[in-house]
Amino acid sequence: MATAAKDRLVTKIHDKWYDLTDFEKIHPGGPVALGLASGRDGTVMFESHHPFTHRKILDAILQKYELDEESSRHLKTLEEQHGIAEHRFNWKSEFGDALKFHVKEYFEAEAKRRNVSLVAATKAPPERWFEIAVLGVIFFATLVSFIRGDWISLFTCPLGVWVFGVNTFHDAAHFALHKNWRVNCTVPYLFPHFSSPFVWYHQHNIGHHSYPNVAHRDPDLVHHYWMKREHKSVKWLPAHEKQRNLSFLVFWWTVAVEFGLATMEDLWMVMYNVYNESVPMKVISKKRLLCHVIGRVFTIGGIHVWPFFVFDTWTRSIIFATIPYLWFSFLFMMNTQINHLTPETAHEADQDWYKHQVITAQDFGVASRFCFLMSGGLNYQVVHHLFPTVNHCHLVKLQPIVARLCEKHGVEYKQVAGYAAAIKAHHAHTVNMSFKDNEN
Ligand code: HEM
Repeated sequence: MATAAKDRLVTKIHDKWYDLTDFEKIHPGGPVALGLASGRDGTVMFESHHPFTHRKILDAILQKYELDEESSRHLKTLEEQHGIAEHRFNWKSEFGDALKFHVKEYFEAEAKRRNVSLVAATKAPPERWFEIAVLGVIFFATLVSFIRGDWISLFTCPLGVWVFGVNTFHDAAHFALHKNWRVNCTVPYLFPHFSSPFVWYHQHNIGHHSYPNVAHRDPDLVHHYWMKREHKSVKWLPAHEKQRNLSFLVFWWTVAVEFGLATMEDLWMVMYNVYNESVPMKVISKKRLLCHVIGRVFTIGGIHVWPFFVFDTWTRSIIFATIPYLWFSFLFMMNTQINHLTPETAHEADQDWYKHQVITAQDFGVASRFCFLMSGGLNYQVVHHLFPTVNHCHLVKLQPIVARLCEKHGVEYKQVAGYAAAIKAHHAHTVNMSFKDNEN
């Protein structure tokens, strides 16, 4: 089995191999984004990250870096090397073309109005940066109160961390915060308690966003599957019966980030070079691995250790060392699990990538400013999945365009009223998955 030389950036796009090592330095989206495709089948990442770029420009660049038959014949993708099932989408899509045309039209008008480039128009405008600054001030106010040891801050500080973080980390990690890739790639490192950015790119961008709800490709379907079952492709176990209780869901949401994403999933990924058996990782250098481990130990250790150096009593130290991250985890899960794991969306599938993105997602509270702010725009999940590099502040305007095109092309667009309805739907899905007969 042949692999490309470690220092080469090769990727397979629409069944052809490309050596993009020289393009890495000049890729307008930056080396980090391009590197996400390194060694793997980069088709979905490539297609989903340039929705508004002229096809002829992309094709001309690709042609320049294409590997000939002789050099690529023996190459295997990371997915093939890890025995991960191939999943192909159809990219010739009338629906997809209509979406891209009309959304691009919207941004062309925006670019003209603001006198900026098309790409800049899709990122955060000045008024959005002002909102982010306000959220930052609120967050720092709660942080001061937290370090002082005010009891109320056990509730307010994690809330501040969540709202400030989701309004920045999430967009930045999708390269959607700023037109300059350096800004997008730096901001996620300011919020390492969400997740290590390195792990997040694998779990979220490469895995979940490319293949939402696709068995063996979406890592979100198999988080600790021996305890909780999210998809009918996961073998049923008697242990899954307990997930019928609402209290189990509350428990799950409370511990998921602490014991999953931020620690165990992270550790397993760097140990086995694959995230959740679904997203292969390109082997990194020992130095890079060491930096990653030090970063994680510092972040997770720091969160739990500092109160013991600050407070006089053990009780207060223990409470401040444990409760905030559990509450943060609850907020994280409450906003991220309700958008795809519902009876209506969890088992849908379509060959057309654009249709697949719509039918596997659910919006909630699209008329609610509260839902929008609290979820950092995750309540506009459908549009976000179609256009991940667009800053979420634009999704409010894009939603009616997308909804209209869905209706025109006969694609079912799902939305519910608000948090309560979305949580109820997620719980119904969780209960469904606790029964053995829902197995395929
Ligand atoms: C497969 C992994 C890739 C990812 C994740 C990626 C990501 C990105 C991102 C985030 C941008 C900035 C534009 C925006 O934010 O809307 C960008 C721009 C760009 N990328 Fe890529 N890219 C990838 C591969 C490639 C490849 C293989 C090519 C060569 C054909 C390419 C050509 C371009 C061009 C020409 C732009 C400028 C777009 C414009 O100004 O309209 N990218 N890319």
